[in-house]
Parts: sequence; C-alpha cells; structure tokens
Amino acid sequence: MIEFEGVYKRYQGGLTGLADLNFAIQRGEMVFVTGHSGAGKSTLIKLIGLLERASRGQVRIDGKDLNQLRRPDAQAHRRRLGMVFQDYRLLNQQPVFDNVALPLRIAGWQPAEIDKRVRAVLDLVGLGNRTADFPLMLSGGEQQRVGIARALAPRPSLIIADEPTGNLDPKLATDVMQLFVSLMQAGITVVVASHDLHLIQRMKKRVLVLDKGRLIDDFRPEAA
Ligand SMILES: Nc1ncnc2c1ncn2[C@@H]1O[C@H](COP(=O)(O)OP(=O)(O)OP(=O)(O)O)[C@@H](O)[C@H]1O
Repeated sequence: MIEFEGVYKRYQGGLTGLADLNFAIQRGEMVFVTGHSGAGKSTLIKLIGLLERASRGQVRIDGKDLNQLRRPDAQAHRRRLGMVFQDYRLLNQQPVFDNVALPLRIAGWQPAEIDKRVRAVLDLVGLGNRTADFPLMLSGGEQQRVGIARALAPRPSLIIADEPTGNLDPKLATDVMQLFVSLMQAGITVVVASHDLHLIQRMKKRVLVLDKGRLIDDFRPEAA
C-alpha cells in the first residue's frame, strides 16, 4: 500500500512541487494522476520512485516511511518497482532483447532465466517477434511497450509511469493504457501520471487531480 500523509515538496528556489497531500493507494489498485502543467504530477511519481524526497510529511510504502529508508531498504524498494518514462529511455545501440534484459543482468539473474523471462514479457506486450530489432526500427508505441517490458521484467509489485503516452498518437496511447490495465488485472499496483484527461476518463479508473501541488479531486468512476 502507498500512503501520502501531509506531504509537501518544496524545490530549491522556493518552488512548491506538492502541498499537504493526503491519500492512500491500495495494493493491486490502478490510479491515474492528472492536472495541468506544473501541477505536481511528476513530483508525485518521483517521490514514490525515490527520485525525490518529501520536504515534510510521510510517503509510506507498506508502512515504511521512504524518507527513513537506509540504503539496503531503499535498494529493495527500487527492486520492487518498475518505472516507465515518456521518452522510453531505451539504449538505441542495443537490441530490444538486451534492453529488456538489462535490469535482470544488473540484478544477477542467470542467463537461462533471463532468456526465458525476457521472451515472456516481450510476448506479453506483443513484441515477441522483435527481440533482435533495434529500438529505432520500432514505432513510438512499440518502443514504449519495450519500456514497459523492461519495467516488468524483474517482476515488480508496483509500476509507476510518468506521461507514458505523451509521445504517442491517440490509438497507440489507448493501446498502451490498456496494457497498464492488464498489468493491474494481473495484480500489479499501477500509478500513471498523465495530462490527457480524455484518455484517462475512458479508462474508468480512479483519478487523483492535482492543481498547484494540491489534491483537488479523488474520483472513483467504479463507485460513482
Ligand atoms: N527540479 C526542480 N527544481 C525546481 N522546481 C521544480 C523541479 N521540478 C519541478 N519543479 C516545480 O514544481 C512544480 C511541479 O512540477 P512537476 O514537474 O511535478 O509538474 P507536472 O504536473 O508533472 O508538470 P508537467 O505536466 O509540465 O510535466 C512546478 O512549479 C515546477 O516548476
């Protein structure tokens, strides 16, 4: 479970990233975070991913305050978490297979296990036949699916994504969002930041709306 309690994030120079955020996300839930440019979406994602730390308040994952984590626990947290970025962040000089294998190699998986897992996640995102291709031979939507496969490879329990469809046309964006829904259906907690309200509304999942760093709505279509 993810809990934000009285969370503030103030950047150097006095800019407020987040102000007094309070909410909880249950295990296995899918949640969108939306709001205008500068509302604090990326900041929220970065706090969960430990790329930034709260200035005040607590961000807790399974009861542990992320600000208090010592290095081994912080590393364990990062291992349980997959991140997906707007610009995919693939290594363009390496084939799709190696891009997806990278986190498994870093984690010390055995080659035979890596081979099996990489093929399985690429099959899952519909790219099982593109393992030898290089990222720039793929469409934007396909590159993002490689990014998602890479995030999924180490079997994370939580996926966080910052504007994952920002560079995609509406059809590909919908496909990628559907893929996130299928991950939620497989039991993974999924938190997606996106400014695309039309697309979010079509997905009929919970939406946290930020405005100038504050939570101004927490909408649950299932409960409406
Ligand atoms: N590294 C930083 N240093 C200083 N200020 C920052 C930094 N990152 C974000 N901010 C400020 O914090 C506020 C929230 O930014 P954030 O990137 O979280 O918003 P966002 O909703 O993701 O915006 P966008 O949709 O434009 O990416 C903005 O006022 C921004 O200028």
